[in-house]
Amino acid sequence: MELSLSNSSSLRFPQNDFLPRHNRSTLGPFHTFSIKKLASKSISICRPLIWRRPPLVRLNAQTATESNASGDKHGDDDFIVEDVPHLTHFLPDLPSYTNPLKKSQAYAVVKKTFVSPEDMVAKEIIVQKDSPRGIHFRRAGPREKVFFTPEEVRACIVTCGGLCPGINTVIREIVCGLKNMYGVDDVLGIQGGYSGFYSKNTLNLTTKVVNDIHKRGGTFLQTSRGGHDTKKIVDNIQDRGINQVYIIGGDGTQKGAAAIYKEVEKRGIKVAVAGIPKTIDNDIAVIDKSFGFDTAVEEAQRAINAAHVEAESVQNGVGIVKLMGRYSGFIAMLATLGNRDVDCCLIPESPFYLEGPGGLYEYVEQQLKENRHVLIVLAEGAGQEYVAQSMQAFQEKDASGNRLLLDVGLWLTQQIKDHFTNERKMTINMKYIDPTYMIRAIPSNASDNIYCTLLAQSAVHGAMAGFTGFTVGPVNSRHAYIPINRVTETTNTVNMTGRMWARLLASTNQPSFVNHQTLRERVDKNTIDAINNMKINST
Ligand SMILES: Nc1ncnc2c1ncn2[C@@H]1O[C@H](COP(=O)(O)OP(=O)(O)O)[C@@H](O)[C@H]1O
Ligand SMILES: O=P(O)(O)OC[C@H]1O[C@](O)(COP(=O)(O)O)[C@@H](O)[C@@H]1O
Ligand SMILES: [Mg+2]
Repeated sequence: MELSLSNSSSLRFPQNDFLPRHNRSTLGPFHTFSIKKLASKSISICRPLIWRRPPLVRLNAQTATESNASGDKHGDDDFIVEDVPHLTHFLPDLPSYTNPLKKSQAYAVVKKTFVSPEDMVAKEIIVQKDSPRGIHFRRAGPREKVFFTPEEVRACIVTCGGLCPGINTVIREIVCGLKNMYGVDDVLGIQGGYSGFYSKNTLNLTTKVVNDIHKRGGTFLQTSRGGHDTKKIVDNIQDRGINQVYIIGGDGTQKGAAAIYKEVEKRGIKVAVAGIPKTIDNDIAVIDKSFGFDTAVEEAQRAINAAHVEAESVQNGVGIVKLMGRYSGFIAMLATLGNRDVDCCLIPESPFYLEGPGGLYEYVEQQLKENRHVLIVLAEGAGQEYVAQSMQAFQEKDASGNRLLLDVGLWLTQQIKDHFTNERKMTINMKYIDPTYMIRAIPSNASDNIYCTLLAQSAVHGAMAGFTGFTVGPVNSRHAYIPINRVTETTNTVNMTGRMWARLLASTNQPSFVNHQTLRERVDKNTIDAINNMKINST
């Protein structure tokens, strides 16, 4: 297949919205291409795909000519697309069909029913006049051509890992999206996570069966950790004649989905693999936010408010609330920022200390003196090293290999009690609330429901259009198809040198627990990491 530039120098993507197998890189994890190498003539591309475009000349708004009197050019910049695989990469002769949405009464009102093959979503939304165009992902949404007829589709849905508000909404909207937009009737529910693939039982998911599941928390299909066996799963997919696999889960699940996609490609079978990112911790890279997160932050307010009422209603009240967040403190940070009564927020990314000047004890005492109460919000992954030291515990793991956390909430309450009773000879009133599972075992709120619907529909559009090995999610508010590896290679954590954490520090007035030198080193390290990442991305 050839890609060509028209006379006007605009990039022409292949009309069928994908690149064939021989054009994909076997080296890199993604199909990355930028536009510069397409400079003057049609070229066949070979992996890794680095397309560059000629120096971009911005059109002058008044004259609409290619040259710009002020010499205002972008220069030698790249427009990089990290593309997702397509079934035709390994099945080049697959027939395509007109998308039935064209005839849909509901979508007939849409001015532009189908997403253009040229539509891309920019990874970086903040740019400077002369900065490179940077990385882009393919925009999610319905395509003009689909690669499945409704009758041939046999889809399945599986949910893995921990719970999160909204999983049932995603399940519901995949089933309803397949039926109502594409006329697909055959959808199987795999029960109990990846290991459910080895079981004989599946559920037939009809729009009637899933009609009101979004009103319930948890997952209608049940979930599990561990037990992923790629070959056995793909054997089962083949045996059951499944050709679309929708996998809802977090970072571990998405790694499993990538392995399934690779095995499917190796076997050369027509199976589209779509990942829908799920995690209450909001630790999935690239996407703006994971579904259910807002619902969980909202629910956390009830625990924080209760702890506040308890603490301020007594002398020397100390309220402590422990929230989820294994490696990422987003729930604790946002719940604190949204509340305004919290005096101190402790998260895994920000090491803290108890004793001495600038330590937690000093700050708690100061708050007790000034306000007669203090309110602390704690992410479960914070201070794990202290707890491990004091309990001399050894590391245990769950079935998926995730480190099992020690209870930092109980540990901290005990430490504070001991310190004030024994060292400071003060009577304090400790009120500890641990709502851990309560904030995730609830149905999603209205705005998360809408978000879940968009995710599910984007996944359905992508699979029907023949894309595979992708995760769907919003990037700068626009839904995109992201190569699965892209979301599993790093974890999203709170940026300690970013403005949001500074906002939190400004709102609580808590100590930052870092001296200037440490902070400087962290900033330097972040800069070095960023440079190294750029090097990796550009090789
Ligand atoms: N590296 C991996 N390769 C394949 N499967 C994995 C991998 N990591 C985790 N999994 C599987 O993904 C599922 C969910 O993983 P887990 O870490 O428990 O939750 P989450 O996906 O929410 O992070 C489990 O069944 C686990 O076996
Ligand atoms: O359900 P479990 O196994 O007790 O897991 C609890 C953990 O799950 C989490 O909710 C994250 O789960 P995921 O990795 O499945 O997204 C953490 O916040 C928490 O530490
Ligand atoms: Mg996880």
